[in-house]
Amino acid sequence: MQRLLIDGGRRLEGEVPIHGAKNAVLPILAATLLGGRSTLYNCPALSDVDAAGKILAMLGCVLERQDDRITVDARDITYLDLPEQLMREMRSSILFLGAILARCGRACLSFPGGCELGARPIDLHIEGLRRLGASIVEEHGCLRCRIDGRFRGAEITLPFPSVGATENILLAAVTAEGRTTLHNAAREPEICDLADFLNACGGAVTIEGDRITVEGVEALHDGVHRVIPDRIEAATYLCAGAATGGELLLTGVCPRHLSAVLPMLEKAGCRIEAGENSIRLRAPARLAAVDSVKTMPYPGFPTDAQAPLMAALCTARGTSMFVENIFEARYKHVGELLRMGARIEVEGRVALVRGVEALSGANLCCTDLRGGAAMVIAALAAEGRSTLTGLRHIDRGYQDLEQGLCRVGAKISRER
Ligand SMILES: CC(=O)N[C@H]1[C@@H](OP(=O)(O)OP(=O)(O)OC[C@H]2O[C@@H](n3ccc(=O)[nH]c3=O)[C@H](O)[C@@H]2O)O[C@H](CO)[C@@H](O)[C@@H]1O
Ligand SMILES: C=C(OP(=O)(O)O)C(=O)O
Repeated sequence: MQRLLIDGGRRLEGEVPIHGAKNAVLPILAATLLGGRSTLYNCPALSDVDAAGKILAMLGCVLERQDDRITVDARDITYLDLPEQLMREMRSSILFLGAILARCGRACLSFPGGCELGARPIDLHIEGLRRLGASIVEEHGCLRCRIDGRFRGAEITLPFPSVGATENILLAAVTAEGRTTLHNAAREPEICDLADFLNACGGAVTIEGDRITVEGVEALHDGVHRVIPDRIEAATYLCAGAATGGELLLTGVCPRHLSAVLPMLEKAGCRIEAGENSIRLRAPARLAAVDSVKTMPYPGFPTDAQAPLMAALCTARGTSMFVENIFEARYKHVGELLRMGARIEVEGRVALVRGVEALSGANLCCTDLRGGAAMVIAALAAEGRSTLTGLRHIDRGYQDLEQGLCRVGAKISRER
């Protein structure tokens, strides 16, 4: 079993280049099914990206990867059904549904299943695709789906701005007959990136606030696209810098996408300088508590940054309050932080973090992707050594995390 050995108590200082965004590249890889030859730059090397590649290859696409560039040739799709094992390997495999249906007219997928954050239903995806003309039958844990001819544009209002449902609807609508208007759509930067990719391939997608208009086109053509920087990877490094009283310069990042995270770090006492593609953070020796971190759909505070910020605030002066509004089970990291001496009380959606003078190293296990990142941050700030198992979670979403942290002064090694 692989594990990380982390010797805490070292101030982080130096430069961190940020990779491309996991949550942008995954829907874009699904979108490549709709086109001919797609060339994507700034693709992170992550196990989730490998899983998406496996799905594309299984469907008959030809993929090539060189450094951060992935090319996908989707001209000859041969296979339409995704085996359960691949659906379970990566929850975002559900994003392939809209694209496979649009391209092939039928699809059979197993349910992606629940995960570490709670049930994560897909009712909004299914309802949206039905509104566009799909017939979807749910039986024996599978979705049997078909459309007659092309999807047909429709007016759809989402009851909640689900990121994945917005993406699936977009993927179905881009080659539909006629216009689709999606109201109360998710506004995350990754949605804009997907729209930019689709438009680069001949799509006609317009985003105005929470309304997305798609003029359906017959087919997409070859396209070239550069994936946006990963705002959650950036937030994670900023929290690591903040937790260790450090000074970090993040490069290749988009500060605009962190407009809810940077003010929180400032409230905690950090000095932030945002350039066009860079962020410099200077942290005080001890952070101040932040009274209210409420996760919300973008442009609100991202749920994916909740656990990393909580880890940083465990040793802040005073009591911080978190309210998790997006997922019902996103405090699983708390139990592990308690093992390190943190004082955190959870009641429903609310977590109160009473800052302690110091955390102490412990044996820890990643509970989920961002929970795992939170444990790394807490371990970097703690006195003594921590060991961390369950690394498959971290490898889903962070490219070369240990190397990135070691370059700025952390002492971490992976035991294989
Ligand atoms: C690969 C990817 O991009 N993952 C991100 C995406 O996940 P994902 O796309 O799964 O997140 P959603 O925005 O869809 O989910 C938000 C909430 O809506 C609920 N819901 C969603 C769909 C549905 O059909 N029915 C329903 O009830 C979910 O259970 C959850 O409580 O957005 C989340 C919220 O920003 C992020 O934490 C994830 O990192
Ligand atoms: C929850 C996340 O991802 P996923 O939707 O892939 O589980 C995340 O990136 O924090």
